[in-house]
Amino acid sequence: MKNKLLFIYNPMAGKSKIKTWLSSIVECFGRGNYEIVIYATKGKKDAKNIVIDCLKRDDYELVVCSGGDGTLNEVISGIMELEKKPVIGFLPSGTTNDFASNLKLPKSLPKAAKVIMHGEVFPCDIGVINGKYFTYTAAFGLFTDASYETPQIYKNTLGRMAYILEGIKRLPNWKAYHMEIKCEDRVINDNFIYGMVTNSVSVGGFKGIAGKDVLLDDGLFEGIFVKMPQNVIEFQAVINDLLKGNLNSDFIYSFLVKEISLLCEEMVPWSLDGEYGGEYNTVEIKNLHKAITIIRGVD
Ligand SMILES: Nc1ncnc2c1ncn2[C@@H]1O[C@H](COP(=O)(O)OP(=O)(O)OP(=O)(O)O)[C@@H](O)[C@H]1O
Repeated sequence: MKNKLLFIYNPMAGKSKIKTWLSSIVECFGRGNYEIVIYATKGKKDAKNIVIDCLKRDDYELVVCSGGDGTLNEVISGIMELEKKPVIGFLPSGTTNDFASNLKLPKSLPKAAKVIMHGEVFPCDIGVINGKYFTYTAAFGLFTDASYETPQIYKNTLGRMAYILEGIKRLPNWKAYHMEIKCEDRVINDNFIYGMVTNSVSVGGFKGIAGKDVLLDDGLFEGIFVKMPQNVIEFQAVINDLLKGNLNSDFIYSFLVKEISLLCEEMVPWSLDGEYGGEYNTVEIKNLHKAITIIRGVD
């Protein structure tokens, strides 16, 4: 009997390049001797609902999703609600594809499909923030709303430049949040313009932002919190440090976290894997060690 593969793709992700390669990808999965069930998503939460519906009805060994980090987040959120968790394959066809850089996947979709058929299955950490899952990043502050407020039509036409332009619009309005951060026995009180808890070598399309040694299965996230700079020169220095992955800066707190809580006097909007993740004044984040299994390329 053939093993079952559920293939979910977002036809609108990135520049819709999945449409060009659909037939080659399905042929590749067929050669892997799978019986394939295919769904195209129609909008928000669709990928999550498809995963839950299909996997409650039938046994699937492999769930492959194609889209951006938002689609992957929805698929993982669905799988986390199920007792029996299938292996996940990711075909990155989104705009920035941050998480894909951790999986050593080729840029070409048919080649990435081959990796899914022959790659290495490994257990990967994910995060949970106030009951919502994230694959590689939970963030607040400067630029983070650009990740979910950039209109899809601009992403389809301009690609990653759409995010950069949307981010530039926000430069004149930096807002600081006064927060108390608790992590193990450490308590920090300060004004922050940006913060993220991440498990990725690339965030917002910028590589090295969380340092050079990011491990996906060590039970730890990198926590990075940027203090409010006092003037434009300091601000520019902080941005340069972040882009170069130089976390040894007077304005940046950076440390490894398994669990962390943040308390703010006001509601703070969060972005989870580049999508809107809700507003909170109290946040609890935990690393769920090796909670999913996903396929990655081998060197
Ligand atoms: N058919 C569809 N039309 C419009 N939006 C969709 C459709 N299917 C899914 N979506 C929504 O599109 C959003 C973004 O998708 P996704 O992350 O896959 O692509 P992207 O935003 O282009 O890529 P990236 O996250 O890398 O920037 C998700 O919130 C998803 O729910």
